[in-house]
Amino acid sequence: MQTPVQEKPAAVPESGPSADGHSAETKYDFMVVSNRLPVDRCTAGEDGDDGSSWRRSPGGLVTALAPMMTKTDGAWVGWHGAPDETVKPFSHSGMDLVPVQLSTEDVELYYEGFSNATLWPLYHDVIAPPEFHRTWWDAYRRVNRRFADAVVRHADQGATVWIQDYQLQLVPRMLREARPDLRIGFFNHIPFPPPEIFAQLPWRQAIIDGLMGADLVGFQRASDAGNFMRSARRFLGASVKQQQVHVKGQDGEITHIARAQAFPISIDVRQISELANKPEIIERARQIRQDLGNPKTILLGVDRLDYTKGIRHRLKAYEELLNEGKLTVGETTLIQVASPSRERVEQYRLLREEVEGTVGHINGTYDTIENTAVRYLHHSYPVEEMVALYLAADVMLVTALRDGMNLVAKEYVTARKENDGALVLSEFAGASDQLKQALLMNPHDIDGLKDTIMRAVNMSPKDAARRMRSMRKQILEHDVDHWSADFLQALNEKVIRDDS
Ligand SMILES: O=P(O)(O)OC[C@H]1O[C@H](O[C@H]2O[C@H](CO)[C@@H](O)[C@H](O)[C@H]2O)[C@H](O)[C@@H](O)[C@@H]1O
Ligand SMILES: O=c1ccn([C@@H]2O[C@H](COP(=O)(O)OP(=O)(O)O)[C@@H](O)[C@H]2O)c(=O)[nH]1
Repeated sequence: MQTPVQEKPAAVPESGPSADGHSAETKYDFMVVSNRLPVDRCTAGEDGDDGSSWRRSPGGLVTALAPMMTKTDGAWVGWHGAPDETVKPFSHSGMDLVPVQLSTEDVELYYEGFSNATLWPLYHDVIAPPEFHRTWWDAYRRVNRRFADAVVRHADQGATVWIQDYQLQLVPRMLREARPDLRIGFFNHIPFPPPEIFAQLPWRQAIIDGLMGADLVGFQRASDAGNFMRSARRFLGASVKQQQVHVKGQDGEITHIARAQAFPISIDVRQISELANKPEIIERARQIRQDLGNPKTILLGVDRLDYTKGIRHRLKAYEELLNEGKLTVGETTLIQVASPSRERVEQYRLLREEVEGTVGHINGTYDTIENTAVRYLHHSYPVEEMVALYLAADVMLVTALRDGMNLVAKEYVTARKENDGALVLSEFAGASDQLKQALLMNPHDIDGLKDTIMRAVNMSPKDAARRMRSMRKQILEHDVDHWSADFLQALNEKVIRDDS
């Protein structure tokens, strides 16, 4: 149930059709490229929709990039979420959007296949076994080429192009070959695996070579940048000095230098803070608590329904605490938002079955007529409802087995303007590098997780305030505007240094 955005596609001014049937190309000085555009085409019939409007796309990448893109004159190149449909460039919420078309087959092979059943599990500690298929790889190359072509058509001479995430790792090299005039940045939103795991990928050399087309390759954590540099050395024979990766040609001459560095992503602090202060959202938080019977403690989990998020571990720990009588229904409720994600990928289908079976079992065993153990919501909510949930929750549970960053953790802390509440945070989420005053834990250690949940439930207001104040300070000083400004400044400096 995502909030439909009512705007219709508005074509960018045309001055005559081009060979592919699109409008003549508007040129941009700054372009962001990601698999997804910030909005998705609503499917006809869904939520009573006629199929002609847009809704916000899922996930943290869009949350993070949208604030910057609404403030710049650039364009955002990406897929619009509707297979086989060609959409002309259009504007939405003050952003110029350039749609890239994907066929049903592309979605199956490039997006669900190579991106989400090969790279996603490989880059997330092989929590699920990655699958390697040559047809998926062929589709990945083909679709990456299509994204690169869209940029080539729309990029002005000397433009800055910022490519996002694991779905598009070949685009930097493709662009550099086609358009050496461009300034090319790449940011990986998910972890980069150690070379010992990356080694499994049959196309490892091509992926590193693809990334090395960029001037600057950004990662969430310093350890991800380190893993990338070690792989560049091992699989491409690159030499690495400090954060500079040098690639040599056949004759031993250095042909290109890319810089690899961590730029931890963040959130739009102003937006979350303003919402957290709105009387109607504070009232909504009160109403959420009341609707749940005003329990003493509300625990909250908010995740895409993804096996990397540790939802099963969280439910196991919670069930054991109920079973041992350390937590009781009536006094405690867990709200679990599990927003729909990649539903046609086998591992995600299996996870949904398992999670929903476990929730049914817990509720069947522990619910009373009046109160529930787990309020499970397989929905996607607008940001206003997210902030109301953050205000309603005493304890936020982020138990990811591996996560690039986890913006939910940062949003929760930002919304807690009274400096109360507790954040239980996995050390395997990138956010743990910045939020050191969270209750950090290893989600694989179920006893440790249970102890940490109980520490959070019983935390004194003084301890909670001390931790929250320190975490809030960190996020307030490092919001998403800092993230994009830092990356783009480093990209600028790198290119200027190379040119001089
Ligand atoms: O586009 P989908 O396949 O529906 O998936 C949604 C997004 O999930 C991932 O998000 C990541 O980016 C966040 C912001 O940097 C980060 O906090 C989180 O840890 C990552 O998992 C994915 O990387 C995006 O490409 C997807 O759009
Ligand atoms: O029902 C929902 C669930 C999540 N989110 C947002 O989706 C993003 C999730 O980002 P995160 O980095 O935590 O994880 P990802 O889904 O990108 O892996 C956050 O901004 C959430 O507020 C949302 O708007 N509605």
